[in-house]
Amino acid sequence: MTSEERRPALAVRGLSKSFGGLHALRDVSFDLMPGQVTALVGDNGAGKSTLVKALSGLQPADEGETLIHGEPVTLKSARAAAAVGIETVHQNLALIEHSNVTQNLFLNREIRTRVPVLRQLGWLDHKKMHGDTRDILSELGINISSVRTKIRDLSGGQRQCVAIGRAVAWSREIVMLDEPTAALGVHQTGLVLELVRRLAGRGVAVLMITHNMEHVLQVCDRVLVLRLGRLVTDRPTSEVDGRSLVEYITGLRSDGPAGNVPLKEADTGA
Ligand SMILES: Nc1ncnc2c1ncn2[C@@H]1O[C@H](COP(=O)(O)OP(=O)(O)OP(=O)(O)O)[C@@H](O)[C@H]1O
Repeated sequence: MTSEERRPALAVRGLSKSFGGLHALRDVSFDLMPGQVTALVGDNGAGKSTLVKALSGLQPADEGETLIHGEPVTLKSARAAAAVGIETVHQNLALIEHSNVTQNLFLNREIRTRVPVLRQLGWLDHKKMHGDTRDILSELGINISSVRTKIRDLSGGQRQCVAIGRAVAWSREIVMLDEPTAALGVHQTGLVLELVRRLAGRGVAVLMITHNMEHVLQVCDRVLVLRLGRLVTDRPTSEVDGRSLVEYITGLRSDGPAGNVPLKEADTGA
């Protein structure tokens, strides 16, 4: 593994966020490594969404620093986050029901035709966009019969896969998933979790919010537990089990006031 691959895709240092007197995030620090799926877990109100909103630029943190491949970045808007390679799949998916898969993948990022006169008139290069969409779906192993299928005709799992595919289309670096299997049945959940692993296989650093401890242990390489806005553990999943995770979540266990365990050499493949 090269030193570039061992460097965190994203590093968070001392992130804090308050709403009035409520400390939703307190001095949170962690790394996301390329090619790893990191679970973000915690009880209701622990600060998971606040953290994801801060990193996706929707609700900037009050304090702290975020570094992408070692460079400090400012995340003051969703556009700023996208510009540095952070894509987020929110629970509502933000897909347009009456538009097709390609239109959703290229939403607000449409490719104009290269024919000069038509380009000036705003004509789009549908052939290229359909082709690129097919390539992405096929690369990620997402099974949808036609890129012209409208979102309203897809299953819940397929919709989630399209939303994830859109994130990957625009960032091969860092993808955050907010409870990607929350509304899905067993089979569809399996498809989405397989896709999450494939993202990591392609070198993406994935952060996944989940309430499902089995999914953490099955799919994730590392787990971050937030409790009352503090990070109470940051460990490889090989070092935890369902019981210890519940203990961290409920406050029976903590790795210290700051809650941070340094990333181990072995865990990064060094
Ligand atoms: N815009 C806001 N204004 C005031 N308080 C907020 C706001 N957003 C979040 N909070 C509070 O911050 C704390 C953390 O909330 P957050 O939504 O991040 O938790 P969570 O871990 O995502 O919970 P859940 O699993 O229920 O979604 C909670 O106490 C919540 O009430």
